[in-house]
Amino acid sequence: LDLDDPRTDPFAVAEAAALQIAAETGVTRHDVALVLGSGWGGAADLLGETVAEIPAERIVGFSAPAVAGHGATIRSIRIEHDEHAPTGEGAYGEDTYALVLGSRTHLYEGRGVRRVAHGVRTAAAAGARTIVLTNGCGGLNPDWAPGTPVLIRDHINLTAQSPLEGATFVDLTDLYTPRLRELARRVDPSLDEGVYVQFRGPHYESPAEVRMAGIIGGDLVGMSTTLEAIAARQAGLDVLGLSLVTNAAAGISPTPLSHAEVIEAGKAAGPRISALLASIVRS
Ligand SMILES: Nc1nc2[nH]c(I)nc2c(=O)[nH]1
Repeated sequence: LDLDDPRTDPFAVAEAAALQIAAETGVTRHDVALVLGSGWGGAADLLGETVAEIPAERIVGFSAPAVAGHGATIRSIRIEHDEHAPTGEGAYGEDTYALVLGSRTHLYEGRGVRRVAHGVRTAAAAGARTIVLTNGCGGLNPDWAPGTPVLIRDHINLTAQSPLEGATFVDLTDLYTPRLRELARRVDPSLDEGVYVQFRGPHYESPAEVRMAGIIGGDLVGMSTTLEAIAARQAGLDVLGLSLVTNAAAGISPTPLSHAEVIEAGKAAGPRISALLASIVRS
């Protein structure tokens, strides 16, 4: 079950990972999965009661945290639904569970697209029907101050790569599920939407590249999310994408924020965006 061996079927590894997660958490079906990018970490505690939390590297296909100390864990949470939820789902039905993937593999780590897509495939194998992909990114719209959450309406994948192998032709129309975007905007009507452009990274974009991203229709620039979303579509999951603008993309603001100010803006926005995400998932 080695993802790096081309003869291995990545979906077999995802199945094995899902079985391990069920065994370790005692939860046999997770209904929704979340990938919490930078700035979004606080949402997990607001979703409901944590049933189990396991180090990600204990599960096949997941790796130790890229940055030592940033404990990458996989959490199983029983969702406390809001009975007055716009959807009203789950209020009196059986429990629903969220699988929170605290670790994500970025393409720029050079560990291959299979590891980038593994969390999404594992979530689908664990029973999820929906995945929430969150990230921190740069904003092209000067109205989006650092700390602004933005719904992803569509994406532009500039990595020149795909998580899919072989002749798997997958349609990406409405990849970011309109029903979930409408639900998010019912929870917070002030939410803007935008097109997310993934660069490979790990370097940030040059000002000319940011200008290009705007010309081709992008509003947000980042280094994650698009390949995960494509893998989610192949796995049949509905997708909700949420970006946290932590900084103005290079060249957008005449006086670029210092790194410290960017970190500060992300932290200051933490409680608000975590509460927003929790109320979307609980509704
Ligand atoms: N590509 C890209 N990724 C990012 N991640 C964060 I946080 N800010 C940025 C940014 O400005 N550009």
